[in-house]
Amino acid sequence: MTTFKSTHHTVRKMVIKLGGSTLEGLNEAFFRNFKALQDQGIQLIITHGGGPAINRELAAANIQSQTVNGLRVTNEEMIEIVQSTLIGKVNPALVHELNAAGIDSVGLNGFDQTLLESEYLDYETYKYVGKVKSVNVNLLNTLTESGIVPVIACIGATKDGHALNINGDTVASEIALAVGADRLLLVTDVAGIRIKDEFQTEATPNLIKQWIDEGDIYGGMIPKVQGALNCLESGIPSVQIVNETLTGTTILSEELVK
Ligand SMILES: Nc1ncnc2c1ncn2[C@@H]1O[C@H](COP(=O)(O)OP(=O)(O)O)[C@@H](O)[C@H]1O
Ligand SMILES: CC(=O)N[C@@H](CCC(=O)OP(=O)(O)O)C(=O)O
Repeated sequence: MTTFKSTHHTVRKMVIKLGGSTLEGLNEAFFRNFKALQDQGIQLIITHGGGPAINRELAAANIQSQTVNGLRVTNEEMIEIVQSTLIGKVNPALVHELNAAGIDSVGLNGFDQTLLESEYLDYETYKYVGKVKSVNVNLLNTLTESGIVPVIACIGATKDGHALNINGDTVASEIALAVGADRLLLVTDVAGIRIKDEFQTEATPNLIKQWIDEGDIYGGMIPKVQGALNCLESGIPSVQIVNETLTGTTILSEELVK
């Protein structure tokens, strides 16, 4: 993917992804953590998913969905529901909670000033699922430099204006890479990566590849660790997968643990 590189190397930037699995249970105390980071001068960008909300809306419309490699196969009828749920419901509810916690926030999605220009990931397999082609970093910088937190729904826009469903973890990692974030935090409903009943406090790319191969990492954890690997390979020093108490796994590059 192409990015417009930020020139502000001294500013600390953090991308936080809030998983649909945990979104509805987050309280004010949780959001106050982010207020504290912001008060330390850290620029925040929040992205979110909404898998459970999408599941509810699809069920109400009597539509069954399937996932392949942790990604929802999204047909034409489903993309309408995914788009309206994420942009129309989940995003404003989160923006409201953040503003109520004293964090000035604006809701965005891939269409806004072409924030996430996207292409089909693999139409044969996934239908209306996207991959990120470019991120409008200038828009994000303009907001974060004014102390405003962009809150981004994981809907991409094709060049000709079609909405594509992109996994929230993928959007988070692509945005972290594009803005040159120092940290990516993926907040979910589990205290990090669990292998044979043990939660891991630390992991490396090699261990993660082995765990995927052996089937110890599956489903919704796959896009998270793939996003993490993508970030580590491109120089972001650490990615954390945590629950709402911020307990979980820190993934570090091989060099850093040696
Ligand atoms: N090794 C693993 N460790 C922890 N969770 C895992 C693992 N492999 C798969 N999972 C599943 O991944 C889920 C988190 O992904 P997902 O449901 O997509 O969350 P989110 O909505 O936060 O993106 C966990 O609840 C768990 O069921
Ligand atoms: C392509 C794809 O899988 N898109 C996701 C987008 C929402 C998401 O990522 O939600 P979570 O954060 O709850 O996982 C989906 O349709 O569920």
